[in-house]
Amino acid sequence: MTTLQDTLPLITIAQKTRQAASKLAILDTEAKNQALEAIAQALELAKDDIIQANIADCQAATAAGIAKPLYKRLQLDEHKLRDAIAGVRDVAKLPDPVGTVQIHRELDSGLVLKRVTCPLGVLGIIFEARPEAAIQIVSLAIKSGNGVILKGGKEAIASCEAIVKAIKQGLSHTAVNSDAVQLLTTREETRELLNLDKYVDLIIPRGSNSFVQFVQNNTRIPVLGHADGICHLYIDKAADLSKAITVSVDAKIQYAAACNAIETLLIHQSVAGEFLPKIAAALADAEVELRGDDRTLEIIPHIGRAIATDWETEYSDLILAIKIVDSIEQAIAHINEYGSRHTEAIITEDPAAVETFFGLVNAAGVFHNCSTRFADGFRYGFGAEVGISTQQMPPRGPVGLEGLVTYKYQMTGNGHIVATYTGANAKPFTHKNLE
Ligand SMILES: NC(=O)C1=CN([C@@H]2O[C@H](COP(=O)(O)OP(=O)(O)OC[C@H]3O[C@@H](n4cnc5c(N)ncnc54)[C@H](OP(=O)(O)O)[C@@H]3O)[C@@H](O)[C@H]2O)C=CC1
Ligand SMILES: N[C@@H](CCC(=O)OP(=O)(O)O)C(=O)O
Repeated sequence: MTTLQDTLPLITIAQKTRQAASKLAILDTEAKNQALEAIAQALELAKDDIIQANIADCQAATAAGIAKPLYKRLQLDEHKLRDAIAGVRDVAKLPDPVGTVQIHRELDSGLVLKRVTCPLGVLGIIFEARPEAAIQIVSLAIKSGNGVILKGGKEAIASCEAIVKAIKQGLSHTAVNSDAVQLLTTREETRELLNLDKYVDLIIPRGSNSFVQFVQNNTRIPVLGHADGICHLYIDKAADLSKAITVSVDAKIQYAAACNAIETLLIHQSVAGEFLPKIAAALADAEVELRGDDRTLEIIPHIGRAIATDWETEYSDLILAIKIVDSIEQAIAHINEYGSRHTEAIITEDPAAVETFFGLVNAAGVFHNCSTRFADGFRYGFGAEVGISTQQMPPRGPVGLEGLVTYKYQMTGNGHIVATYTGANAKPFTHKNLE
């Protein structure tokens, strides 16, 4: 496939994206929804090419020795592709995030202020080898009126190229210029992209903490970090142990490579004796390798020993660290020390423990009696997600349409001047909220 990148320098690609994005920013909802439907249809038409490209990526990754869970993340079968296309249509059905009036206020007679949402401009999104992420990200970018420059993981290059080719073909018959969506394929291009602060408004790196930090240290463009998921599940002394087992298994094995899978199980000492043999058996059936602290090893001696680095490791694999704690406070202290502020969960029937956990754990998501795997834009009803923001400032957690817009203050007067409202005879403002 000949891409724009084969023939044009990155700065020209970024300029074209900027131009296309500025027209996309003022399109009405219907035009954006038509573009999304055209994308969905083009992806359906290109289904065989996309799956073939993905098979080639998977074969190359297998030859290179990719880990099984990462392979699962790379693989785009018919089922995953169908879900991703359905997601494009779901995003079309969502309310337009652009043009929402957040504040409508009369400051004085004839002087009116509005705060109205608007697109960010051009997004630069660097993500891992998970091809369907490209489809989710593009649909959210278009609905929110933003241009997007994508860079997927190296193992997924052929899949991403086939997807973006179909998306561009779909857009070519719509009001959205296909230059609004671009694909980069190399790390060199990523580094170059970080210098293009004149054309790119937000960089979203989805990757390890060290990669997100690298991006932050090497660009003047604002960065919305989507970093590690070191997620914990705490089994409280008042836990229903059958719930604890079902949730632990789902949170570990349902998609072990996802950033919202758990890496560490924390267990209150009063339930450890009963719970540990049961969970060890359930996870052994799923071929999960367990690594316990000394107290855990006293109860289930046949597992490996956890060392200090286990508590700060995201395995992205079928491995789970286990630690026994004396109190909920100790569990929370461990989470706040080693967690990555992504998603943390407690299993308990005690409302006071939930309140303590929700109040004191610092993470984008705090869950009670359910799996951390629910941390996802689709499951939250956002249609899709750009990824999961692990930063403290909003947007936090799964980033959907609302996370991709900013706002403008629009003021309308009739020759009003500030001098009227200052000094000894200052006229007071009315500050009246309007409908
Ligand atoms: N919070 C979230 O939403 C998400 C978090 N993650 C987290 O990311 C972590 C690692 O995931 P993994 O699959 O290993 O992804 P990587 O960190 O290996 O790669 C992610 C992307 O970053 C690029 N990249 C990495 N390092 C550099 C660099 N030095 N210069 C330029 N580009 C770079 C990769 O490019 P290339 O492949 O070409 O090397 C790829 O496009 C995990 O901790 C996971 O939880 C992942 C996805 C979503
Ligand atoms: N929200 C996603 C996980 C977030 C994500 O993108 O994670 P990753 O598998 O690291 O790319 C899901 O539940 O599958």
